Amino acid sequence: MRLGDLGFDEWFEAHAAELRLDGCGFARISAVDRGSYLIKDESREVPAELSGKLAYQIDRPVDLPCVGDWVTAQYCNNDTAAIIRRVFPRRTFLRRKTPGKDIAFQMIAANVDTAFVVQSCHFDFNPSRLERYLIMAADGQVEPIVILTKTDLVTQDELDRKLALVRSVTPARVIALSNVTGIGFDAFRQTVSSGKTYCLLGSSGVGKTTLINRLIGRDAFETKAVRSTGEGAHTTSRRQLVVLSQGAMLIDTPGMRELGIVGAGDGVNTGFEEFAELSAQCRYGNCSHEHEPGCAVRTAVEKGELDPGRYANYIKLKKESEHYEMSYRDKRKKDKAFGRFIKSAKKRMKD
Ligand SMILES: Nc1nc2c(ncn2[C@@H]2O[C@H](COP(=O)(O)OP(=O)(O)OP(=O)(O)O)[C@@H](O)[C@H]2O)c(=O)[nH]1
Ligand SMILES: [Zn+2]
Repeated sequence: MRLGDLGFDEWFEAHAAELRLDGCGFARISAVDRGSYLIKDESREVPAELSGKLAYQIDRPVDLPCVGDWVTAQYCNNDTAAIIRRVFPRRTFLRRKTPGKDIAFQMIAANVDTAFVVQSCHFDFNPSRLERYLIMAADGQVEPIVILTKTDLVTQDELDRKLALVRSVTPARVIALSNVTGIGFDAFRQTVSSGKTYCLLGSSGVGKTTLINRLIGRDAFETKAVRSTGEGAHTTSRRQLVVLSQGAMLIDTPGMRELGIVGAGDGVNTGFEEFAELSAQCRYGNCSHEHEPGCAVRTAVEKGELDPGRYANYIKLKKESEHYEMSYRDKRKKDKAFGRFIKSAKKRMKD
């Protein structure tokens, strides 16, 4: 293997001179776990840490190395460990707003060539969420390709209608496929080439892991059994870069469902229209549809008029959406408070 096989191309070569250090080599971050790193080069993959100087120089979390970054590393302990001394600029990146109090950006992956934005054409289908993933890709200069999975669960008419909806939000390439029948899979396989880095974005249970396993022809990644609704349960938990046997690289990310719903009140109701209608009939205006008496949504589920899996999905998305909107509002409030603080400080300086 050469560094080029890991994606070190002319673009990074062009930066090599300024980042080179005596006694060091170049490597790519393959995993990150709370301040500890795994780095990979042409001959090894070893644990690594930031040098004290680099840690001191980095003052924003987004500048910390993330999966996919190229770094200058010094190997130690007979090449069984390394110290990261420098970080290359990023050609592309995927980032999201951090949940929680201080809203900044959180890096998800660097130097990704193509992001597969995966949605199921079954329950998960949601054009506005799709759009938000596309915006995220565009933000970091990553080329998006939309994958619509589970075509086996819908009729051709339904699929055509959904494809038209996708095309109405993006000019990006769209591939519809089924992991069950295999239809459409070759089109997906043909987009994957060696030396390039890919990432799959999409809600939990849409079939990302199944796609990868099918691509590499074995079960390297664990999937959870499908629920009766046709949607799966969350399983992916660690962010990592793996080199597939075909030579392509894949950054496998956790669910990232929250990405799509940040700060968008319509995020849940789009695609769940019948819930909005039923909610109007609940006894309480602010019904959470979980334990309140007189809840029309739960009654519909109990009567078998609403799919229980779809109900569970709705509740889950609603909670996430509320959580992220909350942190958004907190942040806005803080911004305003901070703005006032700066203003009054300036005024005091003048006085
Ligand atoms: N009917 C049908 N089921 C599928 C298809 N693709 C995946 N599934 C099933 O959907 C469930 C979830 O698939 P996963 O591949 O684990 O989903 P995921 O997107 O990786 O989910 P996370 O790991 O939680 O992000 C599994 O039970 C799969 O067998 C498909 O094309 N058709
Ligand atoms: Zn209710």
